[in-house]
Amino acid sequence: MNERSIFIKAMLNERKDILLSILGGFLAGIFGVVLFSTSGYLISKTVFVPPLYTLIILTSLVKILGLARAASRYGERLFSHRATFSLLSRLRTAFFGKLVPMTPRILNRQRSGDLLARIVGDVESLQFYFLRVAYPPIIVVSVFLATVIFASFFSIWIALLLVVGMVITAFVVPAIVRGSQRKADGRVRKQRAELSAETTEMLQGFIDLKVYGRLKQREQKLLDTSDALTAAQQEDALRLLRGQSLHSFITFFVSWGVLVLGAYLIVQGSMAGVFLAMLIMASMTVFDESAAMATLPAYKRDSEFAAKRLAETFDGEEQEKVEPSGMLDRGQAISVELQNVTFRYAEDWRPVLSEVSLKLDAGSKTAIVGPSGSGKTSVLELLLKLHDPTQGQVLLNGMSAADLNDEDLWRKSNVVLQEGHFFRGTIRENLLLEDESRDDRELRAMLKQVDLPSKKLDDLVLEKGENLSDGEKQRLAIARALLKSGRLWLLDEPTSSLDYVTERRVLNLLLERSKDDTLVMVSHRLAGLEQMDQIIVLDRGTIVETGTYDDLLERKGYFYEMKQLEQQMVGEDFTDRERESGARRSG
Ligand SMILES: Nc1ncnc2c1ncn2[C@@H]1O[C@H](COP(=O)(O)OP(=O)(O)OP(=O)(O)O)[C@@H](O)[C@H]1O
Repeated sequence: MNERSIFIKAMLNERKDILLSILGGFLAGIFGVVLFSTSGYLISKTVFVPPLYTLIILTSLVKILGLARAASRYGERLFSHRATFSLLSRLRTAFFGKLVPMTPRILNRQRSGDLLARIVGDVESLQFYFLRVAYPPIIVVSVFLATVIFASFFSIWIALLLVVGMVITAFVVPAIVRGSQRKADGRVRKQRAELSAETTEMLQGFIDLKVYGRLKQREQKLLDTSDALTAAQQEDALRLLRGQSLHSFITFFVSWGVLVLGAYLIVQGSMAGVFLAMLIMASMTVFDESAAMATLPAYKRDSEFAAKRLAETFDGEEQEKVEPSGMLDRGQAISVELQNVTFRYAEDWRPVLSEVSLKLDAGSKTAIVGPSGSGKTSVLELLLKLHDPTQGQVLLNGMSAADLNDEDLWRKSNVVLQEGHFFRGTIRENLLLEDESRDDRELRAMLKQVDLPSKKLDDLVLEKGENLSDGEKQRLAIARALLKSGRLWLLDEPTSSLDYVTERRVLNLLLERSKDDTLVMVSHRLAGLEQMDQIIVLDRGTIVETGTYDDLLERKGYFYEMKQLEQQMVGEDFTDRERESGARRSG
């Protein structure tokens, strides 16, 4: 469903308020025209010294019309704004509803600042579609027609002149504005998105930019982007102003026309002089109503452009994805299988994983190792359904992952990502992302278990965990996973920032807690992997070795070499360990 159909659907849902606002706008317009016409008639009539009761009736009418106009205008504003805000909230909800399941894929493609501009600015722009695009023509045409009919009772020529004025102000002026606007289509919107993206990147990379001495250049780029936005905004404002000036010029021109034509008709004797002021006032008031038509093209193009950009956000994505309903059984550990899986990022020609097949029994413990960039994280991301395989399929408990409900899968998995996100708040809030019902005693015990006894639950966590060390962040992320009750553990280098002693302790804790569950752990370090049932060695997207720790050492292949290198680096005597391991095997 595209943005416009979402919009029309939302408008239909608000039809009551929309109809009431149209009625209010129409009445306010009509009352305005009648009010000023009556004032004009009253002024002319007093010249002829009419009976007192005529003046009393006319002045009372003017007062009543003034009140009625104010009340209708109030009703119009109330209902139109209520409809607009409800529309906005419906649009936001619909947009987020579509965005959430696609977020991992969309974030790969778009700069986060640009996405932010779309979420906030573009959705907001659509609100003007009703208020400034769909609504004004209805009011302008209906009020104009009523005024033209009214004027035709006094002079058909003046009525015709008003029709000409209406055609020019309601159609010709907007067409001229639209023509001049075409050249700058969506420039403000594009520049604003660019500025938002630049600012976000600069804030996120501030420290690196400073350290590498690139802050000045980046600041200059930001200022240039900001200047370009200001220039585009100024141009837009000028264009709007030109449209409004043209509208005012036509309005006064037509009112002068009414005056001249009226004077001529009076001289001719085909119209009574007492009606001239009334018709001039009617003409001036009715053109006030059509002022919104001059700005309509600008708002129309803007909201159309916003709708287009929002549609582009989901470009290439399934527009109305039916959420699969397959559920994993909570009571049983989860088996995992990859059947000939090839995976390539959309914008990449090179596959990250090539024909990978593996089988992990329910309750088994598996480590995936391999050089950086070999595709280890990608395997975990496929298991989490953050991406879909390009070829082959992923099976969980024998069910194709494509048929599994995403949220159910995420709820039943205990995940530690390489870079877990931390929100501004307290330690407690960051621990309780899933289950709000855990009590403080339990949380404190958990902090102790992951070797964070010095942290208090009320300690402040800054945005992205800025005030935590990498090791503390990892332990907090592990605590968060340990508080979940999933049966599938997906851990991406969960202990890479910990010292060896803490790493060993935390690893044992994880293995102890997951003893009946399936665990897949991506690891750079090879220490501690003796406890795994299976080790899978990946290199450049293919499995090069599979086996237990001892098997792989015995095979003296890729894993053996990796282990040797690691031992050299940590300065341990590998051969002793190997001998030990050999003794264990033979024993
Ligand atoms: N969002 C992405 N878009 C395009 N390519 C990506 C993306 N994320 C990762 N890649 C590429 O996919 C390949 C595999 O990455 P992956 O993160 O799975 O490797 P890894 O083995 O986990 O690496 P590391 O040990 O360094 O974390 C890399 O070559 C990487 O450049």
